Amino acid sequence: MLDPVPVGLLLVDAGGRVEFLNRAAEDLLGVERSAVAGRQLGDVLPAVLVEQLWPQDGSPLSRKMEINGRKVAVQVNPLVGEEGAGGAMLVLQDISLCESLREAKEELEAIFNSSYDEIYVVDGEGYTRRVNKIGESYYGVEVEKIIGEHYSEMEEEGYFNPSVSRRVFEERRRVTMVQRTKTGKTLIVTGNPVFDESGRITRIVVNSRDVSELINLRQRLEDTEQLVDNYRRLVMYLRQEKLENTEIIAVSPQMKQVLDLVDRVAQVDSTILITGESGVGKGVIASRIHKLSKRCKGPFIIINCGAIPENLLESELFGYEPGAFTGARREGKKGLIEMGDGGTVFLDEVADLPLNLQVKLLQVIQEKKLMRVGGSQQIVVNVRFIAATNRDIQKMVREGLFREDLYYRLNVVPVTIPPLRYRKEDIVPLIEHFVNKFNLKYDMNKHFSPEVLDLLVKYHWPGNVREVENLVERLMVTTDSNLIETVHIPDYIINSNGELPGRVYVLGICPLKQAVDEVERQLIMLASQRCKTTYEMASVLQVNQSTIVRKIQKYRLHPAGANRRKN
Ligand SMILES: Nc1ncnc2c1ncn2[C@@H]1O[C@H](COP(=O)(O)OP(=O)(O)OP(=O)(O)O)[C@@H](O)[C@H]1O
Repeated sequence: MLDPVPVGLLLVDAGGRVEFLNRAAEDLLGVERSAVAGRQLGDVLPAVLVEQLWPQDGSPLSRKMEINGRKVAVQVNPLVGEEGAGGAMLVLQDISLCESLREAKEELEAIFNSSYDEIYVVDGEGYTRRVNKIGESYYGVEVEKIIGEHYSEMEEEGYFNPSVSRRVFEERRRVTMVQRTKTGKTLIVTGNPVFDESGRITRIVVNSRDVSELINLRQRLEDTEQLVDNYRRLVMYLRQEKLENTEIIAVSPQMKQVLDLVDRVAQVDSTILITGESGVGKGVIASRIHKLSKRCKGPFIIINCGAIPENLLESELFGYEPGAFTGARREGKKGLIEMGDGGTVFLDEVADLPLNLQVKLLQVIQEKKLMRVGGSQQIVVNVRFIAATNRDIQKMVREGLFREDLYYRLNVVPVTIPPLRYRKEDIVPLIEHFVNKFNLKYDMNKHFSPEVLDLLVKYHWPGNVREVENLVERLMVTTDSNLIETVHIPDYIINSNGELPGRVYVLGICPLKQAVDEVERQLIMLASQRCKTTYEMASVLQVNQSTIVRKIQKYRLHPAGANRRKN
């Protein structure tokens, strides 16, 4: 009769012997009725559990315990007859399912409340059913206060505005929008309707993400970009100004040849590629070309292709249209090439241009048009390009690192500036030029001793003219006396033996006789700067003194050192 009862029932007599158990108890305990009838309860249930279970004072008692891997609620009801204690009825209930449901509920609640995004559930009538914890920071009240509130009242009271639920009810589809909350947050909210079988909305699940910080960051990014832009312009302007105001010192025949060439090509619009080591004066030559060109009234834009991070280079060079990419300024931006319209664009360190931008640059040079990033229209630009590099660009072309077609487009007029160590005649004039410049700038009256000049002419100047300029300034500002002497010169210059890997630097093919004459002329000139007499010159060049005198006449030289003094 008790078998159909879905809970386990177990009857124990006053002596603790099992009298009866129903089918559900058999299942739970994993025993058969016939096998346990008359046995002690301790044979059926683990002894330790029996001890825990047995009521001491005769009152009913409940315990949760694990039996055969299942969670079981055991209730012990003592049976008290007329003669006193008469055994007990145990009610056993499998609560494994309830327990796992409870655990799952707790877990889900923890997940719900720890979500960084807000989850807000509205029922089919528009009343708030659930809001997770993050909602408190949006609305400024505990979430419990919102439960049961209608979205329209909350909207009216300014908890949020506008209400996404209203739109979902109206449009019966997923809606995403921007919402402001009572605590001043800006949220991106998405309301998802849940329909029942008859198509009625039963729930709206709203997900919200606080984007206030993102909006602040975006604003700060825009401000920083503006600031960087201003600084970049300032740096460009300062460099322009410096290059424009540089008086170019060119005493050596190589430099004179360079100036002859650039003065001739300045007038035409040909693209020019200036090569030479760092600090040789590529910038000053580019500036001179612009100044002498018919574009001199237009802008002179300097772009250091190696100094702008690769991911920004494209938009810096070509500009962008509004909304071209995340973080782009709303109004779009003119690129540096466009800013050079009507003038000259100097692409310094052009070999650092990534291959994809080399293609774009080639198009601009060929078609005189460009397309901004994210744009769909070609913009006509009237620009003359001068490029410069201190890298072996021909080698880069061979290695596939620089596009051959672009190289030929840029290299219409190649200009090579030799390193200072191969045009030693320029060293003393440059030093004198910088000494004058810094005497004027710092209101000084300093000069270098002939021995120092001698040392500096021998030095190989790996940093070229820039190094001369920096060293002269440093020596002038750090030396107390007005005469800068050998003791003031850094050891690395004194210790450098002035030996060059190759003493003659060939710029291009020319008749051999002309080249030999040129080398002879330069050697005589150099020796005259270092030596006090023609005898000394003869000695260092290992020829007769009469040969020196003849050569000086032949080349119509006015050697500085030798001429000042008597032979
Ligand atoms: N012939 C020159 N006469 C006077 N000053 C010069 C001469 N050549 C270079 N300078 C000076 O030397 C410094 C370096 O020149 P510049 O910036 O033009 O070199 P660069 O070859 O473009 O260097 P980089 O490859 O590092 O950009 C500048 O201060 C410039 O004014």
